[in-house]
Amino acid sequence: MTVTSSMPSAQIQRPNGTKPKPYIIGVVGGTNSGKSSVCKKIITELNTLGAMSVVSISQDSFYRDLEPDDLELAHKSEYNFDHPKSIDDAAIYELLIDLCEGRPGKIPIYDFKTHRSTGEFEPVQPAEVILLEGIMLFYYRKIREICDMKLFIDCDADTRLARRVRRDTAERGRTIDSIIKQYTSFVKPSYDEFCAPTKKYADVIVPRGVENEVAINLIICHIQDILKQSGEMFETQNGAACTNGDADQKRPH
Ligand SMILES: Nc1ncnc2c1ncn2[C@@H]1O[C@H](COP(=O)(O)OP(=O)(O)O)[C@@H](O)[C@H]1O
Ligand SMILES: Nc1ccn([C@@H]2O[C@H](COP(=O)(O)O)[C@@H](O)[C@H]2O)c(=O)n1
Repeated sequence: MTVTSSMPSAQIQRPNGTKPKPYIIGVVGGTNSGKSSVCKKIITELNTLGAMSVVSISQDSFYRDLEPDDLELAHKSEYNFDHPKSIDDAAIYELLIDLCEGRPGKIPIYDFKTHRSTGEFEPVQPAEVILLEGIMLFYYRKIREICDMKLFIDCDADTRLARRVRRDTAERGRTIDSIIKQYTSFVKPSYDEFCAPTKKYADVIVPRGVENEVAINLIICHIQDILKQSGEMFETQNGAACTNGDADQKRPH
């Protein structure tokens, strides 16, 4: 794990001024690096520790709808879904602002088999912690700056491609030929151009993803500590979830 310096994020208060904004954790890494798995693990750990509301949002829900010509290209694996323009970053930012200001939001449901949004939405309620994951989130300045903690999941390209072949054949209706064509034409070059360079914005670089228990425990302790400092209620069920003595001293009695 590499820990780098962090810039303070934008401070947004709810209208009544009493509640601090949710703690937003951005989780970035290449395709199949383990972003979703790390988010699931963080949610499980936070839920185990006590009463804390956590929501998870994926950049994948915000692919833009394509014009017919581009849709045709997508079905031939000739469309670049790994370019920043393919994502509706403004919609992600607006959703974050709504949640920060205490308003519920809705997340579009995307279909990777048809390359289209289904037109359906999943509701999302304001929460104390927001996990936001996706390959290009730190590329977008406003999204990057609203994140309180930025994680980059580091995973070598061979492992990511092997996982992608398995996932996209099993879950996204793709053939091996189409996966390799898309990967070599767009996924890999775009990772090098738009995702890998944003590693420099990360506060924590996590190798081995979800297997990295030390990194995940440190991240959990940090979240716990920050929420206590900001006056949020965080009562652990076991009373000693974080081994950081300083954090224990700050816990309200
Ligand atoms: N550390 C790991 N070891 C083995 N398999 C993993 C590991 N992390 C993730 N996976 C598997 O790889 C696939 C992609 O993981 P996922 O977390 O969905 O990646 P991402 O969200 O970055 O695309 C999933 O099938 C997941 O179970
Ligand atoms: N219609 C689409 C939209 C996106 N992709 C690919 O998804 C990848 C990002 O998702 P991860 O869960 O792997 O981070 C990205 O690399 C796009 O190429 C797609 O194949 N089809």
